[in-house]
Amino acid sequence: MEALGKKRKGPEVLPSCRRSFSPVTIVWSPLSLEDYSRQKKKCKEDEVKVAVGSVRSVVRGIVTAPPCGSATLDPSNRGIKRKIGCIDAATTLGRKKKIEQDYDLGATIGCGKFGSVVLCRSKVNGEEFACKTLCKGEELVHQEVEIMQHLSGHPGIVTLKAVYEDLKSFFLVMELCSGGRLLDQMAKERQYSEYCAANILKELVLVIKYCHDMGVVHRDIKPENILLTASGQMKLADFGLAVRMSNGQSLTGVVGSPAYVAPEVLMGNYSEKVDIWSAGVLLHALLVSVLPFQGDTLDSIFEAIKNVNLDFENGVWRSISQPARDLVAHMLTRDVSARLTADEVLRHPWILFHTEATLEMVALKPGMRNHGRLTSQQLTISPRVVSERNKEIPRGFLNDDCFCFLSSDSSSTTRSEVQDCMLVDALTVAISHVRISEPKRTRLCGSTGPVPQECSSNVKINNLCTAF
Ligand SMILES: Nc1ncnc2c1ncn2[C@@H]1O[C@H](COP(=O)(O)OP(=O)(O)OP(=O)(O)O)[C@@H](O)[C@H]1O
Repeated sequence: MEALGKKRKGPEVLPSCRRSFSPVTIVWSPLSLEDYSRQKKKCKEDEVKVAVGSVRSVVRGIVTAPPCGSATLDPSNRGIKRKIGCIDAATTLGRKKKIEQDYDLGATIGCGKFGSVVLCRSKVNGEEFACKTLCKGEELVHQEVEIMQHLSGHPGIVTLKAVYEDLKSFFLVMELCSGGRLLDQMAKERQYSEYCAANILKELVLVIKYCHDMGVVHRDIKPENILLTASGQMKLADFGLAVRMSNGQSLTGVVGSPAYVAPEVLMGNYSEKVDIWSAGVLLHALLVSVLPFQGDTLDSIFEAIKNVNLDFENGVWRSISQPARDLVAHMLTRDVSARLTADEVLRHPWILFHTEATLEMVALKPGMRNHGRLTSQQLTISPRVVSERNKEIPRGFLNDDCFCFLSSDSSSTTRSEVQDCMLVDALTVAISHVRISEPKRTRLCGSTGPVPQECSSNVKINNLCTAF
């Protein structure tokens, strides 16, 4: 079994044509569609048409973002010329120097398609960073550098500290995310409480919203690309497949990671909503620890993505709340116009209920039913992280302040009583803020009946739980 901490990437791991995938973990997707495309090309099969050329030809040069503060975020003007970023001045200065002049390069901490990532330490102050080396040549590489510069500065995105280059390579000096990947946490946790899943999703969708507002579609949202800092903060990484788009523009390249790819990507014409689909796949995995669309081969996975109707009424979903099911259904609808936007996900009642802001809003609401004695102090932020199912959540997985708890002096009101009341109140508050289109249940819970859930855990190994 492949070590989960190690990323297996690159041409050497391309499977031979039509092989079945080795069992690993059902949320792990070692192949991107780029790999698949290459494999397909090699195999001279043409079921999936690769159109990355159209995307790759967009950006030819590297544009350096202005220093922090010199541009403003104006979502209404999401053109490809708009810039924002908190890039150290070294981003530009470093181009003229060798990276070894400023940093000591250390051990390899990760490998990707286009290069490796090593630990590096500043010669000035000893601070540690991650340095990603990208071989020049592929246009997607140039695009990745440019997009990272464009987006860097948001707390949910790996910060780009500096960029160096020589004749053959770029060296991206990035903040070090020493907490590993979300995928590794998922492999340990197996199944998350709704509370935890909602907080993870909210963090992710806030970043997706920022990307979309900045005119960038990530196109490879998956737990392998969500890194964690030492303090547990989530950071979206790997913009290797990201692309910039202007308002109303549609995208055509078939890229992404098979299990997370939206159906319209396979049809070859799509928008930024593909990131919402991928986040929906992740939410599905967080809640019930299986991927929604599975198969033994890439073709069968794609077939499932295009045609399988998910059944949210039976099996593992019976233990999941209706609002959670509703959100997954609205993120995984094939009808792109009915699929929620990032903003709509963030305003969904389930997200509002499980996030700190909502809890505070409810707790401080005047005339709150049944527990007027509950003060804002009783809703404290605690480093002792316990989910609503009283399941311990590893410390440092997310920011501690993602989690709210009742302090000990609230003993006169039981936790579950308070939660029941809060659920009613929060949903009342939330629903008054949200407008959601009718669920397309016919699409997601269609007459073809339930999809058998062949395994209940992401570490259980059998053919249907095979990773890809
Ligand atoms: N800032 C960072 N801090 C710590 N580790 C990192 C950082 N960036 C990347 N890594 C590690 O390196 C691995 C590869 O990085 P990344 O995904 O950016 O490379 P890639 O070539 O773009 O990958 P892919 O093949 O998925 O496109 C990550 O999975 C992670 O383990």
